[in-house]
Amino acid sequence: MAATGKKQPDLLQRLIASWPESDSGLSVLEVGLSGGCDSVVLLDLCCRWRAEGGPQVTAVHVHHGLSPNADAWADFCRELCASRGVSLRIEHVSVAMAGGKSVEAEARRVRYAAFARSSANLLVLAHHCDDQVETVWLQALRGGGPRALAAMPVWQPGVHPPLWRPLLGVRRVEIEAYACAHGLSWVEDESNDSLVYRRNWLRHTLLPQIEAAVPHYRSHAVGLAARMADAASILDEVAAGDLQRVYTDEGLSLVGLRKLSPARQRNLLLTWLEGLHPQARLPRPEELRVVQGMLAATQRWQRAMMDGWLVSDGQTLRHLKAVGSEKATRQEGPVPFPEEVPRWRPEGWSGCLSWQRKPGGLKEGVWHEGRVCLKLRAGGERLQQKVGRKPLKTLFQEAGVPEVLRPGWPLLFLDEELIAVVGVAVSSAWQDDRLGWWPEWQPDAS
Ligand SMILES: Nc1ncnc2c1ncn2[C@@H]1O[C@H](COP(=O)(O)OP(=O)(O)OP(=O)(O)O)[C@@H](O)[C@H]1O
Repeated sequence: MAATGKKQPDLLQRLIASWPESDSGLSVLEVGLSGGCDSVVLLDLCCRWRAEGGPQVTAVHVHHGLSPNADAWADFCRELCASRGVSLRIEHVSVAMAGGKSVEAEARRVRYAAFARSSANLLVLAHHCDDQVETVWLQALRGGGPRALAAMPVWQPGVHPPLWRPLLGVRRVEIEAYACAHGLSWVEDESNDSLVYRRNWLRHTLLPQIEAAVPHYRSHAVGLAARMADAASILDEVAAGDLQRVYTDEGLSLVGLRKLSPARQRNLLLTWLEGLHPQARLPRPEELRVVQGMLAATQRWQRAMMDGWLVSDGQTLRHLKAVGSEKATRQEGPVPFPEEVPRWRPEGWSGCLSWQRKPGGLKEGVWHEGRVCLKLRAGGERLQQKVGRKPLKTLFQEAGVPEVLRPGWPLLFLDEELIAVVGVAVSSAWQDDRLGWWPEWQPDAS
């Protein structure tokens, strides 16, 4: 694999020039080393920079265990780093191929999680111009929005460790030429030739045809990514301002939202949704469906999300996290009530119980009996009211509790007797008509 060819002396200068904070206190950078040509060249450049007084260099190799050659790649990286005096961290990860996710996407997710365990100031990746172009096209084929079409930034400070892609302006052929000129060796990932993967199909099939018709297609795609990055950051700014205006203590005001133009409404809701689950975003078509649902929610509306619900009463939109779960309750049994009660966050429930003093609340000292606990609905419960024993369903309907929230609603029991449906009603048998303790539930909302 080693070869010789024309020397490209300027790559190191280009790498240093792309460092956005040349006078900062950067002391250690970690190279993401797959063992492929690009990252081997990157490691070589970083070591040359180190020799000229640049930062210390370490490396990380993520062993995905997907290829029969995975051990050989790790050995190659180990030897390469040893020969360059670079300490190498090898991260073994497992890529679960479940839930309809692509192997590439899952491998990428666990790789970035492994990168995040770095103790370096900066992680350097060898993505280059052709990777960027492919990413733009891939995102276009997926129907991505401005942020997706912005592809990869050279400098990504908002993650740990910050990411730097100094070769993003360099063509693949230039990197290969450098590798040859410097007699570098690398390993070939056999999966790079498999047309099963969309990126490879694009690289080997579609893009050469586009290049034949539009020779400058790379610079067009790179320019598009840069404009989309600007557009995405402007959209973020607009969404942040709009969100501040329409967000109240209660949640997102639909009245305020509807004063915005339709495009700003969609932008705000998409941003809000993304913020709810930054680590596990819904697929884009699903996000758009949820947004349509929210916008059409003039009356009561609810939708289960991965960790709770979006609930609208026609006025306000709230994200409620699940209050406990069937599973947690079955495992742990009822949650005993503590002696001190002003605010209580019971284990296994993602929310907090608090108390107000108001007429019709529970009698003083009920909980001092030490037999009070919080449980979920099991079916058939009724609450003693002055008019008789009312089914839970009726109480929930009267209080306007969305159906989807009812199975997880906290119920207070004294032994086996239901004494309060939290925030909804208390038992007349345990009620203080004058001033009693009224239980309120505050679900965790993100
Ligand atoms: N298994 C890995 N371990 C460490 N870093 C990795 C690994 N896979 C990828 N990277 C880093 O992410 C960059 C982009 O990944 P990608 O899979 O697009 O690389 P590639 O095109 O195969 O590059 P290379 O020629 O370096 O393998 C790599 O150049 C490298 O810096």
